[in-house]
Amino acid sequence: MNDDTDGKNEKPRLRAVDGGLADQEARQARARILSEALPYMRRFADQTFVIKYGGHAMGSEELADDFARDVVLLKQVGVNPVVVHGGGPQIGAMLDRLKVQSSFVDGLRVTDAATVEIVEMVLAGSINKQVVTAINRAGGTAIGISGKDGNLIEARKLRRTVKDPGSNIEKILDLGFVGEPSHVNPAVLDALRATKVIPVIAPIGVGEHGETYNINADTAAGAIAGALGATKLIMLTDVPGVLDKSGQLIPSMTQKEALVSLGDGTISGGMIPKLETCLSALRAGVKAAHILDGRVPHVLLLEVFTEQGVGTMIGATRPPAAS
Ligand SMILES: Nc1ncnc2c1ncn2[C@@H]1O[C@H](COP(=O)(O)OP(=O)(O)O)[C@@H](O)[C@H]1O
Ligand SMILES: CC(=O)N[C@@H](CCC(=O)OP(=O)(O)O)C(=O)O
Repeated sequence: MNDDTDGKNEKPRLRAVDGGLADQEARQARARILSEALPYMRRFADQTFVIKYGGHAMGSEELADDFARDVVLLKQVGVNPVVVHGGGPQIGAMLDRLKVQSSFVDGLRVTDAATVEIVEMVLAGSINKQVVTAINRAGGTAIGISGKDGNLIEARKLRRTVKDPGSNIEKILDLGFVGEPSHVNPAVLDALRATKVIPVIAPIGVGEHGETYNINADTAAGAIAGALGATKLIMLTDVPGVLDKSGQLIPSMTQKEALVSLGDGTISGGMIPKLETCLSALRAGVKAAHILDGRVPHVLLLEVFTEQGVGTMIGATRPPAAS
C-alpha cells in the first residue's frame, strides 16, 4: 500500500530540469554509492553488531550526532545494533574536578572504592544518558542500561600478573575494583532485539556480593559480542586503526598477526585491551572485529556499507558484495 497518496510524506524531489553536467555526475555518484551499499544492507539484515563507542571518539556534539544517525540508520535497515560506550577521558575530568588521583596499568584504571563510585556515576549516569539522548534525537528509540541491569554483566575482580624483571618472579597486581566479566546474561538484550529499541550499555559489572566493578569498555563490548553471537564487533576510537611501528595504518590483521603485535611492542596503552578483546571475541565466534577512527564523520557507514571499508579489520577478510 502506498501511504504517500496525499503527497504529504513525499521526499523532496531533485529539480530535473536544471540537469547540468555537475548535477548528472552527482546523481551518478549517488547511484554508485547506493548500488555499493544495498547488497551489504541485505547481507547484514538481522545481524547483531556490537559497537563500542569510546570516550575519545565522543569528541564533539556534531560527531556524536553523526554517530547517533548512523546507529539509527543501521537499525532502520534491519541490523541489530547494540552500543557499549566508554568514557575514560570524561571519568578523568571528573576525578580531576574532585581532586582524586588516578593511574593506569596497561590501559586499565586502578580503581579504589572512592573511584569506583565516581566511575559508575559518570558512566551509568551522565555519559549513558548523553548517548541515549543523541540516538533519540536522531530519530531512534534508545534505552540506557548498565551491566547491573538484568544482571547483564556479572563480574569478578580482574587478576593481572606482571613478571618482576630482576627476579623473573610473577607478582599479582591489585587494580582494586577493576573487574572482568565472569558471565554475560543476554536475556535483556534478546528481549529488545525484535523491538525498535536500541540498547546503550555502560560498562559496569556486578559482583557476586552486589559489589560494583569498573570494566574496561572494550572488554565489556567484547564479552557482550561473544554472548550475543554478534557478526561484528566494531570499536570506535581516536586513531585511524591499529598502527604499525612507523605509524602507518594496518588495514587488516590475522589473529596471529594481532597476537604478535601485542608481544613485540607495536601495541601499547589503551590499544592493548582493545586488541586483546578483538581476539577473545573472535575466539568466541564473532565473525570480524574492526577498530575505526571515531573522529571521521559517518565512519560506521563507511565501514559497514562500502567495499573497501576503513580502519583495521581483524580476523576476517571482507566478503565480496552480494549481487
Ligand atoms: N599500535 C597502535 N596503534 C594505534 N593506537 C595505539 C597503538 N599503540 C598504542 N595506541 C594508543 O591506543 C589509544 C587508543 O586506546 P584508548 O585511549 O583506550 O581509546 P578509547 O578511549 O577510544 O578506548 C590510541 O589513542 C593510541 O594512543
Ligand atoms: C578498568 C578501566 O580502565 N575502565 C575504564 C572504563 C571506561 C572506558 O573504558 O572508557 P574508554 O573506552 O573511553 O577508554 C576507565 O575507568 O576509564
